[in-house]
Amino acid sequence: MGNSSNKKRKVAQKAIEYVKDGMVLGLGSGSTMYWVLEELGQRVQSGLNIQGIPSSVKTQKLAKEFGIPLTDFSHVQELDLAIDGADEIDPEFRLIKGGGGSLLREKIVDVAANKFIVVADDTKLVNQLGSYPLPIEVVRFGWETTKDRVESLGCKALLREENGEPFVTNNHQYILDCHFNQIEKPHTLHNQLKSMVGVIETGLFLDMVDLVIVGREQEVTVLEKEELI
Ligand SMILES: O=C(CO)[C@H](O)[C@H](O)COP(=O)(O)O
Repeated sequence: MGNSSNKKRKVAQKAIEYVKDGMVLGLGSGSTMYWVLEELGQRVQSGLNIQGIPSSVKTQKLAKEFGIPLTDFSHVQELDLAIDGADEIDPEFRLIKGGGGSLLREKIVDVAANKFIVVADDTKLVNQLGSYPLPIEVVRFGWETTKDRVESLGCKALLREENGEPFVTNNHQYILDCHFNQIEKPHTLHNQLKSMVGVIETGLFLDMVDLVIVGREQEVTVLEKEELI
């Protein structure tokens, strides 16, 4: 197993300690979550009674493969715990997410949880958000005009592509990756973007996170907000 996978597996094992019998879980997306799902699947095989709501089609497929029972928002509206990855984490636990293109469903799932734990390796910790291009989900129709509006905020916005074609989200929409380099006021930026016609959701996850579990070379650390500031 590579160094990076080893870190992710250790983070996953730590995160699973917060899962209790009977919980309904929000299941995030990404490569760190792969290990969380694998660990969860093993616990389920050993008798752990949980249900999950997946935040992407990929996570749904993996969860099924690992034998994790699933439910949906027509059956439960409140989740006990959500576990999800991140692309950047700042000292105030503000996140950039959406590297895998699942930001809208992730936000719907993560915000519905009573507790939200982020799982990541130490490369995701930053002093200021923005080096990682901010993904935003936009309506396909007229995305070119939405892009112009978004760029008026001072970024370069690139339509995400996959195999030479526009990347299509699980909600059948597009992603613009917005290169701001530095995001000084995440709340202001989020509100400005959300007020633009054509923008569905931003990858800024603000005021949501309770704990961050970080995989480092030698150890796994659990961060509470005040430890980072
Ligand atoms: O936001 C996400 C997908 O939309 C992921 O959580 C984020 O990209 C982190 O993924 P990884 O664990 O592979 O680094």
